[in-house]
Amino acid sequence: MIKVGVLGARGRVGVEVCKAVEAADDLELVAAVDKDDPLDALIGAEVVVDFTHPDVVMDNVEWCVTHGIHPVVGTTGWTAERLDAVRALLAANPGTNALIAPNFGIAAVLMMHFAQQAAKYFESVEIVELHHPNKADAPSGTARRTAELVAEARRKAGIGPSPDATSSELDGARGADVDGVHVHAVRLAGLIAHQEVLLGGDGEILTIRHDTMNRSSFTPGVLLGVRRVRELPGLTVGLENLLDL
Ligand SMILES: NC(=O)C1=CN([C@@H]2O[C@H](COP(=O)(O)OP(=O)(O)OC[C@H]3O[C@@H](n4cnc5c(N)ncnc54)[C@H](OP(=O)(O)O)[C@@H]3O)[C@@H](O)[C@H]2O)C=CC1
Ligand SMILES: O=C(O)C1=N[C@H](C(=O)O)C[C@H](O)C1
Repeated sequence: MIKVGVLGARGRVGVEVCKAVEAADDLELVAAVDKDDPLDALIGAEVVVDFTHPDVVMDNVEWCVTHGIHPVVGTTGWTAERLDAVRALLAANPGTNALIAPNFGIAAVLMMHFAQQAAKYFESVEIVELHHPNKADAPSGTARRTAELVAEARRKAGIGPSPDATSSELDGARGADVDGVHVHAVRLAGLIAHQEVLLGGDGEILTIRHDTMNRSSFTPGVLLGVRRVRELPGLTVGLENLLDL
């Protein structure tokens, strides 16, 4: 049995993670912690799952790692600098690992993977992510990561910037520039989490779309991370590293 704690346990995703851990024969839910609960309640857990808020996730990861607990993190808001800080923390605490994934949905991981594969064949690419209006960060962690993967594939293939003759625009009209890729964020009641990667070439367009229909869809990926994190040395970024893609 792996002893598991959950941070953000009363949140939209945390509730689903608690249910999934409780339903798994090989996992034991030893702590369900939310805002204002003491982190000490997590002592005794081997792995802690974090679905909280971008403003607090760094402190949570630091607390886990310095207590020898492996964090499995779904919370977003990650930058290269923040990831480097986690790497340094893990180097100072050998034997403790961390998994951070912007999206634990298997179909979402495939969407990112297919976009990365397709990127080298198209001169244009833009990303549209669409989420529920209670989301704290924009653009989404998934969109940021997709943009980075697509940008890397374009660089490797020697493709320059997407063509764009815009010379006059309202602020924000062309979205955020993430690694040279335009990312547009929609916030709309009724949505959960969705993304389209639009790839354009000479006379044809490929659209790769992913839709999250409920939040229990994240839990198979989370449980995979919980089961594997102890054997993944240091920091692992992205669930794709645990899949046979
Ligand atoms: N990687 C993935 O697959 C996915 C990632 N996410 C990300 O996960 C995060 C959470 O999303 P979601 O569940 O929708 O958000 P919610 O706001 O529904 O849940 C977050 C929970 O964490 C609580 N919380 C806030 N601060 C702390 C703290 N310091 N310690 C413990 N608990 C705390 C919140 O309490 P309170 O409400 O009182 O502030 C809330 O109950 C977001 O960053 C989101 O983008 C979401 C879906 C999938
Ligand atoms: O806040 C959410 O809801 C989601 N957050 C993650 C992200 O920012 O990419 C994953 C998914 O999009 C749901």
